[in-house]
Amino acid sequence: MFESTRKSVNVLSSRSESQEELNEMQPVFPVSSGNRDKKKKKKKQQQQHKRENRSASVPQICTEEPPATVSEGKRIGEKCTVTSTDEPIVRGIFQIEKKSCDVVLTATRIIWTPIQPETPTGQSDIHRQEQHLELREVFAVKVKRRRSIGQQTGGTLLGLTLFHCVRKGPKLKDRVTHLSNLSADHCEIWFKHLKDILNGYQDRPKALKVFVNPTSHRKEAYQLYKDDVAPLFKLADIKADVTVTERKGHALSVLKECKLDEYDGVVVVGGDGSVAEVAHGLLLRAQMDAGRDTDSIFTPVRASLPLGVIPAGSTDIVAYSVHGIRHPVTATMHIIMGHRQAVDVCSFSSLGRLVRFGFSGMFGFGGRTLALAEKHRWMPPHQRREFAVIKTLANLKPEDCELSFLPLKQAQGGAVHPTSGETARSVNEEASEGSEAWQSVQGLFLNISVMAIPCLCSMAPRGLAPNTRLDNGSMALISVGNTSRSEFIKHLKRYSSVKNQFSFSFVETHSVQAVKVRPLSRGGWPDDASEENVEFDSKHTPIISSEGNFPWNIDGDLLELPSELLVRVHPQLVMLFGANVEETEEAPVKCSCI
Ligand SMILES: Nc1ncnc2c1ncn2[C@@H]1O[C@H](COP(=O)(O)OP(=O)(O)OP(=O)(O)O)[C@@H](O)[C@H]1O
Repeated sequence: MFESTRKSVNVLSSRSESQEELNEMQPVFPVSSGNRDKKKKKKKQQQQHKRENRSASVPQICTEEPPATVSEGKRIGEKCTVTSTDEPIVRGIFQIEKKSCDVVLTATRIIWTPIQPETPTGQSDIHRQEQHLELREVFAVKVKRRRSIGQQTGGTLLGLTLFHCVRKGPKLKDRVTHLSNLSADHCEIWFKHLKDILNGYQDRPKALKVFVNPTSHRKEAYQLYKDDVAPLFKLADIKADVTVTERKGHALSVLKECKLDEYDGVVVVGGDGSVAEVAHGLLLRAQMDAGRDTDSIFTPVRASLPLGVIPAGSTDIVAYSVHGIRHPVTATMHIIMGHRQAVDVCSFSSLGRLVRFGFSGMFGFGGRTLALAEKHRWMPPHQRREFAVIKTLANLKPEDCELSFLPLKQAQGGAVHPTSGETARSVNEEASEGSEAWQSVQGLFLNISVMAIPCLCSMAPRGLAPNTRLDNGSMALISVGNTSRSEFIKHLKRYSSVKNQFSFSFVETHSVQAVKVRPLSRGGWPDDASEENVEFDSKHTPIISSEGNFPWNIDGDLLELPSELLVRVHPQLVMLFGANVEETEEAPVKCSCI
């Protein structure tokens, strides 16, 4: 198991004689510790070989025609499903899971079959169980040696260890397979071939820029990085250049200036706020490098590097949406294996200027709840979130605004019927077929959400916006019109239940390319906040904040904007390390406050 291996990598100094160690990039040559040692080792190897297999002991490089036999009656490839396109590269004997095995390496897999004694009739057992490991799933090969306490080099060669990735639902884990053989020559040949194959996987990163937010959630992000992530990067020979952020905006300023071409990806260890800051920074940097004027309606260029998201926040919506699970090792394995998923991004602009790039925005209840929670930063995260939800519900009031949206072109999709989830065409859309026509509605809204990704989280396992996909080039617009508090609460509760949260007459959803929200009332802090003697935490006070502004929740970050906000979707603007998932496998967590 990896946990124990990782421990052994970390705790170099505390090994006992019996403990085995995986040596970083140790060449597989015999340790030159004098003739006596050599003789002893040779004798030991001979004995081991005798035990394992009386006849075939030396690995063979397969040429065009594999040698006819390795032992009496055993033909190479006899029981291996090796096709002509998957020719054996090398073949030999290893002990795997305490069984002597006939092992074949091809360009794509490693195949082993336990060696069993022949029957008295001379026939080999037809039930020999062949197993294999896809090399695409292997991310490291190391030489395994036994060393005594304090010994830094050398040690008794035990064989090779393969580190590979296994999947259980959306969860990825690291596993080891030991190939035991005491012959240095044998292991050296296999090590070299395996290394050559692994080095050929070009999509796997070799150097990463890593940002860790030490203040995320329970302030455990750095420890999590050190314990769960860094040892795996080290095993996979990935160089990580780590910045532990010191303040809000730190990652953004580093990204604006650092030499990105030195890296194969950027990784963020933190919550949604940190992810949004780094994604914004990566995209802003791409626009700067491409000479785009972000103070106009521009067509953005794609981010130059893929982004890895290691969840360490309290909601982790982006990590959930792209991995289907909030699991740091899964996120790390996606990065190491080079899995990539294109993801749509929104741009948020006000008064013609880019405010930021992001994945989701909420106005009304979502914005006001966050604004109130931010004013109570001194409270523990869960407590202040629940407090803010209850207080905002108690003072529930609709926003008077003009909502305009540009539906997704007919060829791409259309408005999604709130209850059935099927694509439906409204009268207006049919009239404007072929042309791009904005639709507008003026009225009172309790909440308006615009989401480019499904926004999976523990409280909404199907997502806050289940009708959109990570990469379908559209955003979900969910508008909640004015209604009673009890009906609104019913709608909120549906997010964690199996029932459709949109099957209410006051809820509408649309698949859109762009949305404009223009508040018509006078903005300001929620009424209830002014009643309290709120102590401000200058570190968390939003950049724009004063009366007359409207709170928006953009990826969990509070932005207070003075006027109309334009949200546009940009298909597949960033590449995230991960794989597309439809919904989480975890049991939904109900909000205890409603
Ligand atoms: N050293 C720091 N001190 C204060 N704030 C920081 C620091 N480093 C980063 N930040 C900011 O903290 C904000 C919140 O962090 P983050 O989203 O990682 O945690 P969270 O709020 O606990 O998680 P979630 O968003 O999932 O609820 C981010 O906007 C980030 O820019």
